[in-house]
Amino acid sequence: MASTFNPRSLSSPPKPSSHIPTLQPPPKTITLQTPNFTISGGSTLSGHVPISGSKNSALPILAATLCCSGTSNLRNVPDLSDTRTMCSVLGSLGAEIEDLGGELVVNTDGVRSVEPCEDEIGKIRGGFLVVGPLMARFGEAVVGLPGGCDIGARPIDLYIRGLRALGAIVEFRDGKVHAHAANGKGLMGGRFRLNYPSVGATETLMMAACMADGVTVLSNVAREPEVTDLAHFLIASGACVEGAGTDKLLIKGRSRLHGSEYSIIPDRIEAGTFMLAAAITRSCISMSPIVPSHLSCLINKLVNAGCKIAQCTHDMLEFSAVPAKARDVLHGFNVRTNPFPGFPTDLQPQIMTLLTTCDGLSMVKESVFENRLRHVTELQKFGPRIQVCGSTALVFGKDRGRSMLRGSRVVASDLRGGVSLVLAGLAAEGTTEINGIAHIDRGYENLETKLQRLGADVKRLINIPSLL
Ligand SMILES: CC(=O)N[C@H]1[C@@H](OP(=O)(O)OP(=O)(O)OC[C@H]2O[C@@H](n3ccc(=O)[nH]c3=O)[C@H](O)[C@@H]2O)O[C@H](CO)[C@@H](O)[C@@H]1O
Ligand SMILES: C=C(OP(=O)(O)O)C(=O)O
Repeated sequence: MASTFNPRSLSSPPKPSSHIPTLQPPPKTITLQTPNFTISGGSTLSGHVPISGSKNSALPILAATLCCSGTSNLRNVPDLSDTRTMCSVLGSLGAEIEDLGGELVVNTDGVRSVEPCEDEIGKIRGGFLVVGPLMARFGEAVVGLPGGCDIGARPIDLYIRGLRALGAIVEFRDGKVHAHAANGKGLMGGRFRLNYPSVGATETLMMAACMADGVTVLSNVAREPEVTDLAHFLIASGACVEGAGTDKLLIKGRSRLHGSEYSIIPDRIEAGTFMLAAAITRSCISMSPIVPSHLSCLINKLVNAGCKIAQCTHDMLEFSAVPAKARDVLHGFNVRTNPFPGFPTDLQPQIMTLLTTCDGLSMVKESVFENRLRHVTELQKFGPRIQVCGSTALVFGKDRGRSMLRGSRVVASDLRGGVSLVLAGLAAEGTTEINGIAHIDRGYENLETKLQRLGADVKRLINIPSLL
């Protein structure tokens, strides 16, 4: 985000002119610019990679600024298409956002609308989170259905049942969720047990409860570091939230929160992706800032497979997959995704790519989302044998040697599935072309630049199809 922008302008595209132009013959060609990544595989990586702020923290924290009067200064906000879209969502409500380069100054004092731009909400999953703070502040919200990665049905039943438990009447009309406080004033504290620790539902209800009248107890909540980060932001803004990081939250409502200065946590999924990039290229890289405990599950798997943590401090990690002897291999292993502190579903496609280069048979079970193995079809184009049965994939690794992947032309169909193809391209022999990289831009800041600085041969190219 290089320059100052007013997200209001992003949310209000210029209206088409009413002037009727003189009829012209239709243009013969329409050019579409579709960027792709072109990767020459086989480079070993080395050096240091800076880790950006967490997308999945930044989105709810941006939403939470709707509860705060005055300005919220947010540092370490990653410059991603998802965070820009979220700014646009807030802008469509009347928020003012200034970009100081890595720091966003958000002021929501001028917000009067309770109905964010539907198109923007539909682009990302995190947009729907505004239903919580809007209900908290205005006792009313009209919000379109969320978008995000196409990895399952992704219902919002827990958000709605939770809001009802806090005294909201919620209906679905005209493709939107219409919610208002039943007492005509505001939400009331209440008790709600989630039947699954949904990250988004926990965040939404935590924000809603922060300004409800009385005490709220939410149980079986998500314990992801991003949920804890949101709680810490809310507390810094004057909220009373107890139990962050456990499966039970106790929230005492306040009449209004205030502005604060806050720094978003490092993106554990980006850090994990770079660790896997080093593993698949059998390289050694360091990264910071990171919170090693956020990545324990991945680190344990990789160390058991034969990788090493060369150095680790509270916010830096040096990771090595360089074989000590030429015949050293990484051993295959099984992975089952689970809510935190389990193995993160957002690293499942990437670790599957690594497993195609490990020794022996591995099993990957996706248990968080019901349709998160769509990347397998594209991954298979690199040559490995992967067998899918329901939500489980059997990955037949190789016997010995470095890589059996061959460069390919593939299409990303979601964010992490897309980046898993980048990892395959890094390890593959020959050239790989990855289309659909807008999905990857949703969640990785300057991915190709970071990889280039580590020594990878990755280019972002703009294709211009000539005729349509
Ligand atoms: C913007 C953001 O932070 N996205 C993350 C968030 O997504 P998101 O918040 O959408 O993920 P959830 O934790 O809500 O979803 C987990 C599971 O719960 C189910 N569910 C969820 C809500 C609901 O009302 N009913 C219901 O059944 C979902 O269908 C899914 O099977 O957490 C996911 C799980 O760690 C991550 O993969 C996403 O990267
Ligand atoms: C699934 C993801 O994102 P979202 O929930 O925004 O679709 C992700 O970050 O991997």
